Amino acid sequence: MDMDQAKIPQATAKRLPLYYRFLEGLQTSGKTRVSSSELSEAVKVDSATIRRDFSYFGALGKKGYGYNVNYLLSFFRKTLDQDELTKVALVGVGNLGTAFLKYNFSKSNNTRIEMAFDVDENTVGTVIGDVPVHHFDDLKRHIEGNLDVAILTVPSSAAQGIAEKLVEAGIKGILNFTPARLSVPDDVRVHHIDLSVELQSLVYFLKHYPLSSN
Ligand SMILES: NC(=O)c1ccc[n+]([C@@H]2O[C@H](COP(=O)([O-])OP(=O)(O)OC[C@H]3O[C@@H](n4cnc5c(N)ncnc54)[C@H](O)[C@@H]3O)[C@@H](O)[C@H]2O)c1
Repeated sequence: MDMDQAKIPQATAKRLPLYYRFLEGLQTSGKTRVSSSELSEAVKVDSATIRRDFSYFGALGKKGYGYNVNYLLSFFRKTLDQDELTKVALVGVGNLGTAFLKYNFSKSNNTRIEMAFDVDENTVGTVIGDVPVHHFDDLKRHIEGNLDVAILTVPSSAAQGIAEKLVEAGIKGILNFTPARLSVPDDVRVHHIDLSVELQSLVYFLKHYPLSSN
């Protein structure tokens, strides 16, 4: 299918990973089709929005049939670049960073932490979960022109300074696990992951949108 991805609205693009995860679960359990109301129930997006989102990728649900799960998944894989290996750098090999290095992302999708950076002499020069840890001073040399996504797991006090160095080295996307709000140029995207916000959201959904067991 020929699809101009630039035409997908940002709000739609943001929901793709949500759809993707749910559909993958359906595929694993052997389901071949899904209705927009079923999807709506599962991902908490109203079905009109889902139908509009899906129309952007040429997936038109048929009345009484719904959507073809395999078709949607293959489209999402392409759009989310799951078919292509994305190399990622990690900065800050402490508690959280070490856990990420030991967790092999590439088993479940095509994102791989290729290298890590720290300033601690005990960590620099080691290899954790097959990932080499370099000194942060050598950042530019290792990543420039090589990769453009970084995971940030440093103390929040160091986060802004490190983000600036990452941007200088050509990083275009930062997955920020620190509580610090980063200020970066307009062409750099930061996604902030805050465990307490995620938990609050879960508790909210449990309270207001209880799931039924059937
Ligand atoms: N988002 C979440 O859900 C969540 C959960 C736990 C922790 N955190 C946050 O993640 C961050 C890391 O937590 P942690 O427990 O792993 O901390 P940690 O202290 O164990 O690890 C931080 C690492 O960063 C390194 N570091 C410090 N300055 C650096 C620099 N200039 N360049 C490169 N590396 C540098 C340190 O040497 C250390 O190895 C913290 O900001 C914490 O608040 C987030």
